[in-house]
Amino acid sequence: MKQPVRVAITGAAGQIGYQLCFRIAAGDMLGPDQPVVLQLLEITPALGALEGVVMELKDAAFPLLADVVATDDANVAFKDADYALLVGAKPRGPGMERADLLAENGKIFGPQGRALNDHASRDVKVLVVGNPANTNALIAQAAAPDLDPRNFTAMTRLDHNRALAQLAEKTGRHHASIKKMIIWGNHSSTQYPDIRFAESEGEGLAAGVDTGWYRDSFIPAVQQRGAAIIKARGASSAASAASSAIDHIRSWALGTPDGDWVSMAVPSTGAYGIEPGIIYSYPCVCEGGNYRIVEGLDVDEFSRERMDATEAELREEREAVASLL
Ligand SMILES: NC(=O)C1=CN([C@@H]2O[C@H](COP(=O)(O)OP(=O)(O)OC[C@H]3O[C@@H](n4cnc5c(N)ncnc54)[C@H](O)[C@@H]3O)[C@@H](O)[C@H]2O)C=CC1
Ligand SMILES: O=C([O-])CC(=O)C(=O)O
Repeated sequence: MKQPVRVAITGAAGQIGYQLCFRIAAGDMLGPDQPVVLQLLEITPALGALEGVVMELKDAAFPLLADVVATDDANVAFKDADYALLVGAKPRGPGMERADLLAENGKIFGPQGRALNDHASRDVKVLVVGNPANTNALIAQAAAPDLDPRNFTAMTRLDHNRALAQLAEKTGRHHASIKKMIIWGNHSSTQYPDIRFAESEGEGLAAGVDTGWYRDSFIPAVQQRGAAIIKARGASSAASAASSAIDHIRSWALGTPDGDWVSMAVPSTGAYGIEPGIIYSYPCVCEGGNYRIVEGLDVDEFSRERMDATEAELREEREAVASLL
């Protein structure tokens, strides 16, 4: 049996956290032979609810669950953490954009970045889910100067999975057969879901769908899916968000299949002319616990405009939180 690894989850008693804890303990994230210690962080008033989650985790008797820590102290939650899923933050309600949460949620990520800096494993892999995820990841990264900046990422895998589902429905292919989807940019309504390279069983899919559908239906549907879920459910996506967070870390830790890539919001290297440093979603290939941005893809005029628009929004968000960086 392998040695347990430590997985910190913030907002662990919230909607997404409640899903994550059980699926990670079941082995869905790191595999059926990898024991885990869950290190769960909540705000003090939610410690009672968190205790209930811990009771249920014990009751489920997961073979892979080595231990559970429940705390309201980030220094304890991040101690020696190998993975940190930063979920704890306020969700948006109807009529809001995710960036409207920046003033309130941004304050959470500086102190958590510092606690990661001081206590986590030097190789900790950080995924920010709490919105606005890209800029919150930038805030956490800025507060952790002793950690590799590359290890701070934000989640656009849910958008990637949503795009697979929409394209599968249109083309009659199964979503699992579709490879090389891309989400560029921000986890927001400016994101650019790009199907130009998407293929199923070796066959390109873009040529078979009409440009009007792609531009006027598909792109807005993916960009607005979070809002559509809030309208339908009265609460933001939770099970699909947790599932995609698990996908993000699993790909990063265990690798992407040959001939495919995943979308991850990572610190820009300047690839594709994007401002270095902002946390921008790119197509990424993962191997040996590392990711690399897929370089050299053709950028046409339509894509350039879309990629620049979502970059501009991320620069504006960075400006808005300059005092926290
Ligand atoms: N990146 C993405 O694709 C997605 C991001 N989200 C975002 O994830 C976040 C969480 O969503 P839900 O779980 O639905 O919200 P929720 O309100 O059900 O749970 C959030 C939990 O975080 C806790 N929390 C708040 N501040 C905290 C802090 N400083 N430290 C630790 N815990 C703290 C709260 O007590 C609460 O239990 C929201 O910001 C939401 O917008 C949601 C879906 C997808
Ligand atoms: O839309 C929201 O506010 C929650 C979220 O990030 C998503 O579902 O993509």
